[in-house]
Amino acid sequence: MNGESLVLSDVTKSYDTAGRRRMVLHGIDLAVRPGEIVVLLGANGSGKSTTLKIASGMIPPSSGEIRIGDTPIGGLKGEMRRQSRMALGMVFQSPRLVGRRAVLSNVLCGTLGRHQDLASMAGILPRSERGLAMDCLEQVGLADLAAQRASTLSGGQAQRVAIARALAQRPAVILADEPVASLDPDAAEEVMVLLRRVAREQNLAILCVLHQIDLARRHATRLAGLKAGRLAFDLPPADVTDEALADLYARETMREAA
Ligand SMILES: Nc1ncnc2c1ncn2[C@@H]1O[C@H](COP(=O)(O)OP(=O)(O)OP(=O)(O)O)[C@@H](O)[C@H]1O
Repeated sequence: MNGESLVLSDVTKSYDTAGRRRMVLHGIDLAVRPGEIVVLLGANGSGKSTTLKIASGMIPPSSGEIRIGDTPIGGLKGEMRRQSRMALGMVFQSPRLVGRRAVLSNVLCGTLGRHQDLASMAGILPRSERGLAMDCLEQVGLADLAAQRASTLSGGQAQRVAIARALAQRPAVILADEPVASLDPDAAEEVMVLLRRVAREQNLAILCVLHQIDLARRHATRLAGLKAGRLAFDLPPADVTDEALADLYARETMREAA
């Protein structure tokens, strides 16, 4: 299903807390096209995670629409819902691998959504899926560790396996929530290079939350800056000025958001 864009149109979100309604996203319009990696930047509380959760279908928007290609992902049921879930691969801050299982079987977990029969639930997957999982491990440069227990991997290797697991879904879109937050600088660089490469080579749309501005500037196709729930800019890194970035993280922003 690759070759599809992720599109958020006029997305708003408000939360009711202690009897008070608070708007945390105000009319977000954002499109991530195939081959692109768009990095969401913004101060704590600016709405990055909420945007990602809405894009993933984990929580509904208060208004607006999310589409993958021409398909709106809200309110889907049955087979359409299953397909839209498979079209979205997730990469989290923590790789969330099953430590006692082999690297390859962790990657195979990414294919499970395609198989609901009893044999698959018992872990017997078609040979073609093992081949696909090995291909995905090759893409992240870890095919030689296929039989190794996941618990023995370094943080950077584990995150690359998590990316291979997401690729095994054969998604159109990957949503990455602070994928390098717990990695050292070299491992973080490797993971960002990998994400940029898979976006380009597999024609995937990647939306990624980062706190590291330098990594974002080096690896993003576009930077999308969120300020108190509003999109402050959506530009190629070369067009984002130091002033615009400073403004994004300025303290006044936090007071407006509160
Ligand atoms: N379930 C919730 N109920 C009420 N308010 C929430 C909920 N989730 C998030 N918020 C509020 O929405 C706003 C945006 O939060 P969000 O987690 O999206 O920000 P963020 O940019 O991801 O922050 P951080 O960088 O700290 O992860 C914050 O003010 C937060 O307190």
